[in-house]
Amino acid sequence: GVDLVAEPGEVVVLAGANGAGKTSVLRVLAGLLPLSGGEGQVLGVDLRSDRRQVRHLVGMVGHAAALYDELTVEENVRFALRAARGDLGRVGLALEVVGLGGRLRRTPAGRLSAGQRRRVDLAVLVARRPALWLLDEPHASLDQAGRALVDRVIKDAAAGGATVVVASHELSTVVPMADQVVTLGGGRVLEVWRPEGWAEGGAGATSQGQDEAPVVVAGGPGGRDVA
Ligand SMILES: Nc1ncnc2c1ncn2[C@@H]1O[C@H](COP(=O)(O)OP(=O)(O)OP(=O)(O)O)[C@@H](O)[C@H]1O
Repeated sequence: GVDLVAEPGEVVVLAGANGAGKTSVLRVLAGLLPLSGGEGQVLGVDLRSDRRQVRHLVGMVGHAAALYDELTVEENVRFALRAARGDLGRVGLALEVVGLGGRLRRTPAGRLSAGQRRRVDLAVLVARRPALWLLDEPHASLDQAGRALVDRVIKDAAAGGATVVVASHELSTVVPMADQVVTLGGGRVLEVWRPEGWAEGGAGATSQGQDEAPVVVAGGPGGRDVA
C-alpha cells in the first residue's frame, strides 16, 4: 500500500510510528527487499526484474554501520568505495567533511563510538555521491555537531540533484528540509504532505539533476492508484 514518487533533488521524509514500515520502504528502494506486489522503479531500474542492479546506484545509511572493525576508518571508506566503483580520490575530502580527518582516519573502526561509526557510513556516501540517498534515522547517536553535519550533507546532496529519502522520528529536524513528508502506518501511506514553502514542481524541478529518472513505487494489492 505504498505509492510514492520522488523526483531528483527532492528530500522525502518517511514518518510514522515504530513498525510503520519506514525501514522496509528504504530496503525496497535499496533493492534489498523484493516487492511482494505492485511495481516500482528506482532511477529507471525495474524493482521487480532488476532490483540487484539498484544496489550499485543507491547509497544507504542504516541503523547499524556496515564496517569492518579491524580496518581503519580510511580503509573502510576505501573498501566501500571500491565495492561501489566510486572515486577513491574523494576519500580524504569525505573524511574531512564528516569530521574524521587527522588521527581518526587511522583508527580501527572497532574502536569508534556509535556516532563516529555513523559518520564513517556518511563519509562513504559523501565520497560516492549516489543519485539516491537512503538514510534510516541518520541523526541517531550523533552529537549536536554531528546532527548539523547530517543536515548539511542532506541539503548538499539534494542541491546537487540527488534524491534523499530519510526515515526519521525527529520531525522538527527533518521536516524543514523536506519537499514531501510521507507518513506510513501499518505498511501503508497514511498521508503525503508537502511542507509550506514548497513551490509547484518542487526542488526536483530546478535545473539540477533533471536528466535523472524519478523513483517510483506503486502499491500492491490494496494500495492506492498512482496519482
Ligand atoms: N525481515 C522481516 N521479516 C518479517 N517482518 C519484518 C521484517 N522486518 C520488519 N518486519 C516487520 O515489518 C513491519 C515494519 O517494520 P519496519 O522496520 O519497516 O518499521 P519502521 O517504521 O522502520 O519502524 P522503527 O521506527 O521501529 O524503525 C514491522 O511490523 C516489522 O515487525
